[in-house]
Amino acid sequence: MSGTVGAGGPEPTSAASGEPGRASRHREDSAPGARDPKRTARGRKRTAQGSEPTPPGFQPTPPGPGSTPPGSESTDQDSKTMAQGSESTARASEPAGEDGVSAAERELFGGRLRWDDAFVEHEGSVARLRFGQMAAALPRMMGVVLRAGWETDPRALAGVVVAQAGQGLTTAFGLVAINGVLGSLFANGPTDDKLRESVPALVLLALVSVGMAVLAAWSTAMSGRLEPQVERAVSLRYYRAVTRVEVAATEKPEIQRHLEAGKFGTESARRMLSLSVGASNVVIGMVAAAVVLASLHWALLPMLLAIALPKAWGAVRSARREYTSRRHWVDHRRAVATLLQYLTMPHAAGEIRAHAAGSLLLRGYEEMSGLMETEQRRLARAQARTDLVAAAFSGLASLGCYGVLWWLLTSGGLPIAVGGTAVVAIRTSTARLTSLVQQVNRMYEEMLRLGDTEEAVRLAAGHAIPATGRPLPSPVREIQVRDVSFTYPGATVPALHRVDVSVRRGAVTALVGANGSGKSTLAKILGGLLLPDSGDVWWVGPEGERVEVREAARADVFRSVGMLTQDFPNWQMTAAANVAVGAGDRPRDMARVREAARAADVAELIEGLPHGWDSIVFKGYERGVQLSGGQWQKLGTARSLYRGAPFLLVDEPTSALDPHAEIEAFDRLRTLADSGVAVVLVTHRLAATASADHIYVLDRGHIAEHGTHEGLMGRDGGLYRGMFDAQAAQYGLTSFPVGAVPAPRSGMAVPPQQGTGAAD
Ligand SMILES: Nc1ncnc2c1ncn2[C@@H]1O[C@H](COP(=O)(O)OP(=O)(O)OP(=O)(O)O)[C@@H](O)[C@H]1O
Repeated sequence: MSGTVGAGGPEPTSAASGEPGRASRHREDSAPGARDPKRTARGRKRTAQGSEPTPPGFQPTPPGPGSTPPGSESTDQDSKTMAQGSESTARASEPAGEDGVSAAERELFGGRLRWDDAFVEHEGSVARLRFGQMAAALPRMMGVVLRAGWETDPRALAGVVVAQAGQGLTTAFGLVAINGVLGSLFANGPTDDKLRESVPALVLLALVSVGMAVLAAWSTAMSGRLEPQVERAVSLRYYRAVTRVEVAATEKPEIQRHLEAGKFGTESARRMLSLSVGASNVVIGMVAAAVVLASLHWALLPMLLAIALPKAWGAVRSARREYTSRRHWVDHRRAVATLLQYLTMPHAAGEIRAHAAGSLLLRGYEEMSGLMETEQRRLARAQARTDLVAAAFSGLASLGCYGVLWWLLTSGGLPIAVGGTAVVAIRTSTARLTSLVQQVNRMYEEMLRLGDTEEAVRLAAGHAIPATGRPLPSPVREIQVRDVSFTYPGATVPALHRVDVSVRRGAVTALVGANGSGKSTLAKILGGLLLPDSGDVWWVGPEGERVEVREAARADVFRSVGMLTQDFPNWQMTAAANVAVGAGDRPRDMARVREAARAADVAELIEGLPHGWDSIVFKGYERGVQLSGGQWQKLGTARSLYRGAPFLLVDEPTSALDPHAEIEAFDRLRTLADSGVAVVLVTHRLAATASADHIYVLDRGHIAEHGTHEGLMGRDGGLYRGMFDAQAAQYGLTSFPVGAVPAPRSGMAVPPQQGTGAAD
């Protein structure tokens, strides 16, 4: 496989590292976790080398033990730097180390950012690059585009087709007319008579020109109308498909990559249409010319093909190389784009300046884009070589073509007038051919992108949330999680291990535990966003009737759940839209929007803004305003309340609120539960869990303890009591010294422990 992907040429490594004075010296932390980008970024300090100034605050620090891996090379310069007690990294101008990975890539992203060749082969992408596959795929992809055109605007599509066919016909008439004119002019007789005889053919020629112009204008108008509609149709198909994919599937990098790659093909549909129109125009014209040429002399047709073939070969080869390279570098490109995005993101503005993060990112951009330029240079060189070879063969074929024509004319096999027409036909066909090759080249690239979109749609359909299922009991009284385990794709240990939890309507259920203990994962399992690997999640009705989440109509599950996730989105839309998007499946009800905002204590703020509910809660817009973190959190809460679902899952809903607002928020959750809603509260604020009806304490993916606040506080040496006392001690409210009580452990699941649960 690597042979196929690398067929376009050597990796950029050699080119980069071969540049004088650019040898990279980058050290990997040999300590465990050295590949963790956060650790790596934190653990490194840069020194000023070459033209790069040391950013303020970047003071060299002595290297820690193990900061240089055994066997790593070191130069005099390095030794000097080390002697000065600083850790050196690559210069910004160095595109790559010897392994083709830039220092920035290693430092910011933990290593090589290229698509795994074996994976690309496995997924069949390279198979799609073969000539035969491509030839077979071209009509299929054109079919996708034409079908989209037919479904959106059949009249415009019919108009385009008729205009194209008409232009082909007029081309043929044009050649016949030229032949007529030349035939008259080269006939024997007085010049006046010859000119008079050529008049009808000249009139036909003029009519052909007018017809061509009218048809071309009509085609432009129709395809201009059709193209945006085709793009919209293909985009909608793609985005509908990807937004129905199971969340767990999107956690798999290989699926995520394919879905992501499909994004670039939606515009390709539009371009494919425009190129197809252009190419079919040329093809019809060439077929017409070929028919006329063949009718003049059979030998002229194969000569025309001989001119065309080398150019077509060159075009396909270049497009193939470009596409393979694009796929190989897709992660790298995305990473570079991300670095630039951070530089202008409002929420990163502070750290960009105050922490000099901007210098680091810019340096990363410089190095990484330098590496991409090396790849671009390689592609350009390879393309130039291919173009030269194609042009040489095409030129030889042209020579042969004119040679045969010469021989036909001198041997009397062809009248001089026909020879003139043949020259005109060959010249116009060659010009058309060049344009055709360019169009087919671009079509091929667009086709591969559109193929990615088609593949993404197919993949998305294979991992879609089932559209049907058993209806939930009505009303649902409880969710029972039984013996549930869940491991994130790619993770080595489960995030949840054999978890049992019950969530009742009319009660507040709190999930507490250390960072990474599995609280948010459990909330997502409860909300039907993640499906357990093993165990069951039962949705239980009043009589104990129950439906397991995998069999349930997931639309019913989602309708029953309102959620405020830890990283809830801040929609760059109006304040009203930010609340109403909580029920995107229903028309907006402004009375309920206001009510939800009042309940979340944000109505007064929004209504006091100059544009009230129509204010765009993002400063970049004309009616834009900037909200604080806490105000955003209140707006997010309003959104989850607006959904009006019987189960409300709130993950750290008060992390940004002031003490009074926090108390009020917890009181409101209590009131909601009293009104019959099941509130699931994920929080580290244990003062709030004191009033919860039931508390589950998670420890590395399993339920370590559960019960009421009083019950759990009565457990000497219990985890909950340990956490509670630690918080209370911060306020001087307990005599327990912090550290005298057990602390929960951060991290992932451990093998099951027997007898840790302590039900009331
Ligand atoms: N999308 C993901 N992909 C892979 N692993 C994940 C993902 N999300 C969470 N994890 C891992 O699963 C474990 C549980 O994470 P989870 O977010 O559920 O913890 P948490 O208890 O909510 O933590 P916190 O208190 O920090 O919010 C962690 O070890 C985390 O690294």
